[in-house]
Amino acid sequence: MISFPNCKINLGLRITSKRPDGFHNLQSCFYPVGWSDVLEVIPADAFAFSSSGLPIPGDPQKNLCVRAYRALKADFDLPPVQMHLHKIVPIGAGLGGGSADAAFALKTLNEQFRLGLGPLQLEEYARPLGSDCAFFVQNRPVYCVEKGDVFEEISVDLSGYYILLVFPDLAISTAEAYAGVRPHQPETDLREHLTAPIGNWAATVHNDFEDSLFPKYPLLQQIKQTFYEEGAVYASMSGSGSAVYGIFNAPPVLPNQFSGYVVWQGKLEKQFRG
Ligand SMILES: C[C@](O)(CO)[C@H](O)COP(=O)(O)OP(=O)(O)OC[C@H]1O[C@@H](n2ccc(N)nc2=O)[C@H](O)[C@@H]1O
Ligand SMILES: Nc1ncnc2c1ncn2[C@@H]1O[C@H](COP(=O)(O)OP(=O)(O)OP(=O)(O)O)[C@@H](O)[C@H]1O
Repeated sequence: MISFPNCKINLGLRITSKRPDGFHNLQSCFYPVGWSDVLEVIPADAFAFSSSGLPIPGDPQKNLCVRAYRALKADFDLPPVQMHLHKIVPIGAGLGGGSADAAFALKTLNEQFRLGLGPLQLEEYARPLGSDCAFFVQNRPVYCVEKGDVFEEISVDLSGYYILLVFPDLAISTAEAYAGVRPHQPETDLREHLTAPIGNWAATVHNDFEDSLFPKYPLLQQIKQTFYEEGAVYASMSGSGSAVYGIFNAPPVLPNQFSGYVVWQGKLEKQFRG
């Protein structure tokens, strides 16, 4: 079975406090975006994992797809499979690519071997694999709190807008990004800003990681600035960076400044494969 683990962007991101477990509580809206990896899972005589495309740092046996398989294998009589991941979404980009791979591995195995798990049960398997992972089970716009793995409904629909994503070949590890933030309790409600017209967002919807990462990597701020100069209705860094996105009313022309970077553009949709 083949699936296409897509990525996400964060519409606003507030880091509100450090938790006793060392993680951080946050508030954000996660929104699915069509830039995707490719994951194939087929029955085999023995378990095997391989990958192609972008190189994935670390031991392949600790790949999030393998960890997803093992998590289900611990509770179900899963047959051996061969998994192949073609990696396209940049790593260390704040796009949740690795988390999506894990969530799609869980969903594919559940479907392929008829394990009968519902979305809430799949989210339980996803949470220990990564804070972003549970989001990709249902893969629809949600307001996230706590570690980014507890969801509330929010009515944000960007269908019909165009997105341009730029990854400036700069991998920022999530742990490094969190180590630089100063958590604080916001004075306003992000949900109210997000349900107001998108034209207001530039002044009201902020990613707290930009405060520590833009001074360290000024290029990221320049990219965001370029998006606004090119007519974006809203622009921001996604998650813990380093990808920066712009949202446009019409298909954007790629600015010269972005040649040489990894870019992706497409139309925003509200729902991807759940
Ligand atoms: C920046 C975001 O992408 C926002 O959507 C996520 O918070 C990151 O989620 P993720 O990549 O799935 O992160 P994880 O693999 O769970 O954690 C990596 C590291 O990031 C830090 N971390 C992550 C999530 C969180 N809520 N607080 C944290 O402090 C921890 O140091 C952790 O060891
Ligand atoms: N399928 C996978 N794809 C990407 N990274 C993976 C995968 N499996 C394991 N990893 C490990 O996770 C690390 C990347 O984690 P990190 O959270 O920084 O980036 P990310 O997956 O792009 O997500 P984020 O959007 O949170 O930045 C890699 O260095 C790699 O060692």
